[in-house]
Amino acid sequence: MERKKVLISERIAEEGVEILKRELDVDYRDGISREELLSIIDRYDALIVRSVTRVDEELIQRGKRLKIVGRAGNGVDNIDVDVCTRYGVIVANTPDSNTISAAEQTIALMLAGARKTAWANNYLKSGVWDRKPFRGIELYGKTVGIVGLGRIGSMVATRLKAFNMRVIAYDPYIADERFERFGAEKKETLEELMREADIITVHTPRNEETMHMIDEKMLSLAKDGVGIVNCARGGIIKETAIIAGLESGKIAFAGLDVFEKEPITDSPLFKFNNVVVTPHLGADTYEAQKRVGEDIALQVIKALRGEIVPNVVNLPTMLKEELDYLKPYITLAEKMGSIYYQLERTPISRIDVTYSGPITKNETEILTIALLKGLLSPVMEEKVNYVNARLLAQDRGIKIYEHREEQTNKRYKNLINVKIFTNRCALDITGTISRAKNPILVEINGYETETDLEGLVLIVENEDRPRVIGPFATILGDHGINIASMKVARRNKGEKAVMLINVDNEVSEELMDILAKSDGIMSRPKLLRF
Ligand SMILES: NC(=O)c1ccc[n+]([C@@H]2O[C@H](COP(=O)([O-])OP(=O)(O)OC[C@H]3O[C@@H](n4cnc5c(N)ncnc54)[C@H](O)[C@@H]3O)[C@@H](O)[C@H]2O)c1
Ligand SMILES: O=C(O)CC[C@@H](O)C(=O)O
Repeated sequence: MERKKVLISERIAEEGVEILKRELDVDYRDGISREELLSIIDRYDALIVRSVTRVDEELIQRGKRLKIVGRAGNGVDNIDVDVCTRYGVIVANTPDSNTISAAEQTIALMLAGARKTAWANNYLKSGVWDRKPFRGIELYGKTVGIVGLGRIGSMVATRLKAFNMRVIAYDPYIADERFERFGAEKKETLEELMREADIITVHTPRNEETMHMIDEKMLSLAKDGVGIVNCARGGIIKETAIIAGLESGKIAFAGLDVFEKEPITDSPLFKFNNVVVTPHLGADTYEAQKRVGEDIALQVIKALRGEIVPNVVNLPTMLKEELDYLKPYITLAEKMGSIYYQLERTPISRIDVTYSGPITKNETEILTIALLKGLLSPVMEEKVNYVNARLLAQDRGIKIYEHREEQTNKRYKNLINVKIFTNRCALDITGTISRAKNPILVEINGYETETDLEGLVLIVENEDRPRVIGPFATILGDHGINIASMKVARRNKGEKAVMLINVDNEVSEELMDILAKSDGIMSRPKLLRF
């Protein structure tokens, strides 16, 4: 079989490249030009980028084979995630792999700014021994204002506590408990933080809300002689406001690892001695790059194998343990979804999914997505995957309603019930997971049946009376079809029953015709494939 191809457009650690090479054809083109990238992207199944490659609609449209864009790092502001979602391309990143390095770089910049290290270094190396210009300040006893108490912000907080700093933080999107856990005093507004902090450091993503969130007006609230650090993304603290603040003396020092436009080699910011700058080095340690490279390589391989990828940006986020727990239910949901179009052809108007049992304590969104993937994959020409399944269902006018019940009313611990509506309820199925973690259909349209959703399953309606099941099974046997297991279910004695039969062999259309004519069989059997 032809090996799948991955293009790496920016430098990643050799360890990651080696992992990729075990399974894929790797084209390592660090620094490839935009033009060349656009002209060759249609040859690749995966693309690995860092923060420089712009992944936009033009690129994704040309990347006809692309299944995944792997971001070797954290921020995805160079990737149009919505476009990728629309085209069914997975975007995965490595959010935990470089956080320690970014937190340490933040503190390095803070100390370098407070102690004028870079400036003094330049002075001495130019041949002048002079201490007067370089008297700095201690971090001890000062107040640091952290904007964004996520992965990196919280690491900065705990480390600065060790310097005996007072830590205050502004992050409207996290629970109070998180502020307590990291020893940070919660500030309700950014304005409050600006007024109280001696040093301000930002750790939010860059987006419409955070771009220029600290501008001239915000900075005017800060203490005179404030220090600022940006090791997150350029522009969260507006560059022209930093320049004005440095000129007026409002800002005593700045430590900047990131810039509004990157790469940048000339900036008015560079002329200030009290500004220490680095070329986006937050994640550039051997340890972080090794972790990042290995992590993204493994995710790309998983995606190309069709396995579940841990850090998908355009999917609900989950902890590894949660994902491990949900995996069999994801398979169940996908298989349940695949049943409808194997039985019916009428367009769907609405789907009601009910999750019941302890499973509801988890992120069930992924299960609904898996269900929709299973439903649409056989009938869509476009590729359907976990990333675009919901969007494609919505495009087809299918309304999806999710319900959660803490307890199941049956003998099963966890249940997934799916009702599919056309102009009526066309299919009502319930499934669960066996002790061996295999998917089982426990009910179909009110008929109780415990059927393994595995391999081939014959489904047929029959009269509930003697001499129906035996002859039917005999026909199968006479045609060399082995029955692996069989369930017969009825609602009321003497009425219609349903047989679900796991068979080991393919059943031809001719044999279906023969089976349909067997005595007491009420419908042409259908063969479900799982
Ligand atoms: N310099 C580097 O090399 C480097 C390395 C890694 C990460 N980063 C950047 O660092 C930043 C933080 O990364 P992270 O992993 O900690 O992200 P994260 O998602 O874990 O944390 C971000 C935090 O910001 C908060 N937030 C979002 N909008 C906010 C707003 N308007 N006001 C206040 N808080 C807000 C969120 O609630 C969240 O807690 C990102 O921009 C990332 O791209 C830079
Ligand atoms: O080195 C990089 O690619 C940038 C790293 C960092 O900014 C990130 O977002 O992970």
